[in-house]
Amino acid sequence: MVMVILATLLFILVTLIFHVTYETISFYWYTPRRIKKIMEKQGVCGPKPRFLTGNIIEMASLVSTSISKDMEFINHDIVGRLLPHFVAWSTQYGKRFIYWNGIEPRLCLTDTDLIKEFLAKYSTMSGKSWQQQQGSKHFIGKGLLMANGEDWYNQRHIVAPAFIGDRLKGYSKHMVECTKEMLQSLKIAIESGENEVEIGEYLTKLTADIISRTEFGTNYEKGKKIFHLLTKLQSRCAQSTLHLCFPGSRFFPSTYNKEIKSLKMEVEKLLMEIIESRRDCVEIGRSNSYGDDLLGMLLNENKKKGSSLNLQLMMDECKTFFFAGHETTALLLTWTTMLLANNPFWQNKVRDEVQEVFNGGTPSVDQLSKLIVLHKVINESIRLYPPATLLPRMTFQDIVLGNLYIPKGLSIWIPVLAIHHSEELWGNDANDFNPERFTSKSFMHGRFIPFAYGPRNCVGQSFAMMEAKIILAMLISKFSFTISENYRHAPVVVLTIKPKYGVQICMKPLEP
Ligand code: HEM
Repeated sequence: MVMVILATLLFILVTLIFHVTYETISFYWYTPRRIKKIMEKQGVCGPKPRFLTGNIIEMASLVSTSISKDMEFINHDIVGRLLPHFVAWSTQYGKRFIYWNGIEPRLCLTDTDLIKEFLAKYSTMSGKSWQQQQGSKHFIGKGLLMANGEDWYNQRHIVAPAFIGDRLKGYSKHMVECTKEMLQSLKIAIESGENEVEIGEYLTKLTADIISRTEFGTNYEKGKKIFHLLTKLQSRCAQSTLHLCFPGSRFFPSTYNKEIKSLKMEVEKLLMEIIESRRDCVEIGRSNSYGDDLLGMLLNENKKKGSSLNLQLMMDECKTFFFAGHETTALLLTWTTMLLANNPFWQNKVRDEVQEVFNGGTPSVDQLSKLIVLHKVINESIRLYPPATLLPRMTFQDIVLGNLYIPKGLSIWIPVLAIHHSEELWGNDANDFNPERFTSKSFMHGRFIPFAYGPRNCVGQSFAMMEAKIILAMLISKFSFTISENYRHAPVVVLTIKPKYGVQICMKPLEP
């Protein structure tokens, strides 16, 4: 009898080991190689990958050399600096090539027609890869940005109404209020003798304040604390790419893993406190609604019978909105301010327009659409400096794009920055700051994709544009500004495109 039990246990153990070994080999070796062969047969090649690390080390070394020096003067020809591997490989292997992020093969796609078709048609058959999800698991979890398939579809339908119509307009009061506070602290800094300010710091704090108030309403002070911890967590998680190359590394009790887990627990504890206090207020009758902020909307959804939005998902969505909506907008504002500080002609043109539309008053949402010049300037700024430089999508089914057969499991990487700077698509002045190019509305989709495209585009796009217009209109009507001689033009990519040393500008208050 004992022998039979032992033999059965042994059999189960051997089967399990066999299964895990097979899955590991298939995941790390067989599937990527099979994909590589299929693509090579179609003439799509690329640099030779190394075992486990793929082309990561080569990419890191090319980037570290190209960004080791600042740019000599302010110019926007930045693709060679920020994506030197893209320039090298597209020159050698052509417009479509495959490179390897660790064990993940990635097809770099620049044909705008194929990009448009892919983003419009395959939003549920493609999504975020295992590697991306693991990299941000502790940070934004399964929130909208990292969800896939049906889960993504359901979550998108829950969240999207919060970013349109009257709800969207309702957030403008937070934007105006927070901007007034920022302008006041800028005024104080200048009056106390600061000749120049690093405007990026002010704008990052401002967009964090705005998203805290939009998400958490009156609980926004606690929200700010959560987001401070989340920023720390984000920078730790950003170092995960190399960690993930090694099988099972995420299970090691390393200092890195321990620190991430403890930060995550701290963030979620604070989030739970806010959620529970909102629920208590409704239960004991102190309040008759969960609130009209983003959290209130999620709590209402969670209360519905059969809702798929559980507590963990609510917390993940809160973290996702902050991550996706705060730094991106801060960077858009920072780069636009740098461009305007360096281009007095456009700065004056925007100021004249703002004066004409608002006549010295506070911006009102209904009149924002009249800011045509400002809209063109913002578009040109996110064309030259798109906060999201790459769009990643993993295919979950075999698909056909144009004449290209894409096997399941291949990641598609759209180099937004390179497309936005392509002379073939934008003409010889592609690297110049020329907002006038947006006068014509005929810029085809596929070549201007700062917010992605199709059903899985940025859900907060209108929020971001409204926020950017309000802040820039208020800033430009109170101050004139020039670029400081201390500004060093050195864009770098750390998930998003950032000015390495910030943007120093000299500001002068305008007469009331
Ligand atoms: C200038 C500002 C912004 C830029 C350039 C931007 C850009 C993008 C891009 C390129 C994507 C697609 C990412 C991908 O699929 O890999 C995206 C998705 C997303 N963005 Fe934004 N974004 C901005 C502001 C915002 C704001 C203000 C919010 C929310 C308050 C937001 C929330 C989201 C969310 C939740 C997604 C995921 C959508 C989905 O997968 O269905 N974004 N954004």
